[in-house]
Amino acid sequence: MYGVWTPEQVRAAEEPVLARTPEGALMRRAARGVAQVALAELERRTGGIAGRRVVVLAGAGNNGGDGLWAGYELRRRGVAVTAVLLSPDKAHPAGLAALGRQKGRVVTAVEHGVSAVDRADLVLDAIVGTGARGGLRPGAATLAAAAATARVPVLAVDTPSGVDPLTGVAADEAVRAARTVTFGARKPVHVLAAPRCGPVTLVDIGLGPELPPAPITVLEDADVAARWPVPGPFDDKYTQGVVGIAAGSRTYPGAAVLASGAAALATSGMVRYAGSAADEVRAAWPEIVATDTVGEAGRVQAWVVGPGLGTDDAGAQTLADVLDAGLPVLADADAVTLLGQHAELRERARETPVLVTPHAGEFGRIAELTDDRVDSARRAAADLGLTVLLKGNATIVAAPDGRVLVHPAGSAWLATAGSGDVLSGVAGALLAAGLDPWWAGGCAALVHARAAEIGAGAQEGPGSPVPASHVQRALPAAIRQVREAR
Ligand SMILES: NC(=O)C1=CN([C@@H]2O[C@H](COP(=O)(O)OP(=O)(O)OC[C@H]3O[C@@H](n4cnc5c(N)ncnc54)[C@H](OP(=O)(O)O)[C@@H]3O)[C@@H](O)[C@H]2O)[C@@H](O)CC1
Ligand SMILES: [K+]
Repeated sequence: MYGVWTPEQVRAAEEPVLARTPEGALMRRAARGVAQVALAELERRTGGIAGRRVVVLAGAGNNGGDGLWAGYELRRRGVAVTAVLLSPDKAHPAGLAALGRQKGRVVTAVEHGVSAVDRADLVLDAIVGTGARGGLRPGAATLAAAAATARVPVLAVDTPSGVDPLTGVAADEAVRAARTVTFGARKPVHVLAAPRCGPVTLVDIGLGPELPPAPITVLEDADVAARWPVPGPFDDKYTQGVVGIAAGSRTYPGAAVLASGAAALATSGMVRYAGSAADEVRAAWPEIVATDTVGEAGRVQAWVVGPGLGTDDAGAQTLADVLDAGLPVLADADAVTLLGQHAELRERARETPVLVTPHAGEFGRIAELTDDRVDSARRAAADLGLTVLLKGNATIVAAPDGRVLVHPAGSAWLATAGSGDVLSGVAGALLAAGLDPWWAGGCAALVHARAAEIGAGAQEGPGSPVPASHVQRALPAAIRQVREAR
C-alpha cells in the first residue's frame, strides 16, 4: 500500500524542508535522482552512456531547474546534453550556469530544439511540473510532438507536461512519457494517468515527516492477499458468506451468468441466484443455487443487484427488496440508474452498507462528475452515504468516511462489454465474506484488472482483446498470482 498526495500538500511539505536545508540542496537531490534514472535508461536502450545524446526541454520554473541540473549531472558523466530553453529569460539561473560550466549546449529557437530532439537518444521533459496551469504552450507542444514523431523516449521530470498534476486530465498535445521520476511523494497524476507516466521512480527528498495522512491510497498485491477470503479448516459453505445475485433478465441473461460465475470463482462458499435467467445460470454453473425471485432465494450475507436487471417497476421492486434486507449490497448498472431515478431508494440505500459501481455515464445519474474524478467520487460518497467505485482506466473507490483509493489499471483491455458484470460478482462475493465496501471494491478492482491482463496475455507480450467471459475465466489465475504476494 502506498500513498499519493496532492501538489498543494507536497508544496506545503517542501516549505519547512527548504527552510532547514542549504539553498538549492533539494533541487540538486531531485536532479541527481533524475540523472540516475536517465543514465540507466541510456544504458538499457543504447548499451552506453558517454557520447549519448540527451535533450532537456527546460521550462520557466523549478521543474526546468531540475532538468538543467540533471543535464549538468549527465554532462559530468560524458553525455552530450542540449538544453532547449522554453522561456530563455526565466530559465533557472543556477541550473543554467551549472550546465554552462560543464559545456552543455543551450538553444532557444524551437526549430533548433526540434532538430536536436530528432537526433536524441533520450528527452528529459522538464517543461512544467506541479506548477502547471492548462495545456502546453505552442513551443512546448511542438517539441513534445517532435519527440513522439521521432519515437525518442521521454523521461518526465516530476510529471508529464500537459497532464494536470491533480486530475490527470491530459491535453491533446501532452507528453507521453516512457518513464517518470518524481520527488518527495507520488502525486495524483501518477495513478490517474498512469499510462502517460510509464513506470514511476520516487526520489526521497526528505518530505516524509512533513506529509499529512495520504488523501489517496493505492493497494498492492500484498494488501489484497492479506484480505482475500480463503477457507479455514473449520469453515463450511455457509460460514464463508453466501452471496445472492439479483441480476439478468430474459433479454440479458448474460449479465446474470457473468456476475454469478465471477462470484463463484472469487470466493469459496456459496452463490445463490435470483431472477429470470435462472435456467441459463444453472446450465453454466451447476454449483449455483438458482431461484426466480429474491423472496425465494434463501439466506445470504450480501446481495449483488443490477446488471441486466432492467429499470422498470419490477427492477425497482427488486432493488427495494434487496436494500430492505439490511445486508451489504453491491449496486451496479441498472441499480445505479434506479438509484438516480428514485429518491426513496437513495434514502433506503443510506440505511445499509452499499457499494455502487458506476462507469462515468452511470455516475452522472447519481452525482455530478467533473474533471476531478477523485473529488467527484469523494463528494458523491459523502452526499449519498454509500461507497462509490467509479470505473475507468483508473478506478476510484471512495467511502462516505473520506477514504479514497485509486487502482491504476496496467492495461485498457477491461474496456469491453460485460466486464462490469464480472467485477460486480467479485465485489459482491467479497462483501458476503465480510469485507467492508471500500476494501471489497479495492480488492475486486485489483483482481479484476489482473484477470484482464492475464486473459489478454498482456503479462507476456503486447496482448490481445479479452472478452468478459475470458476475464471471468482468468479470475482463479489472478487470485493465485495476487496471493503469491503474501
Ligand atoms: N520547491 C522545491 O524546492 C522543489 C521543487 N521541485 C520541482 O519544482 C517543480 C515545481 O516548480 P514551480 O512551482 O516553479 O512550477 P513549475 O512546475 O516549474 O511550473 C511553473 C512555471 O511553468 C510555467 N508554466 C505554467 N503552466 C505552463 C504550461 N501549461 N506550459 C508551459 N509552461 C507553463 C510558468 O511560467 P510563466 O507562466 O511564468 O511563463 C511557471 O513559471 C516541481 O514539479 C519539481 O519538479 C523539485 O526540484 C524539488 C524541490
Ligand atoms: K515535467
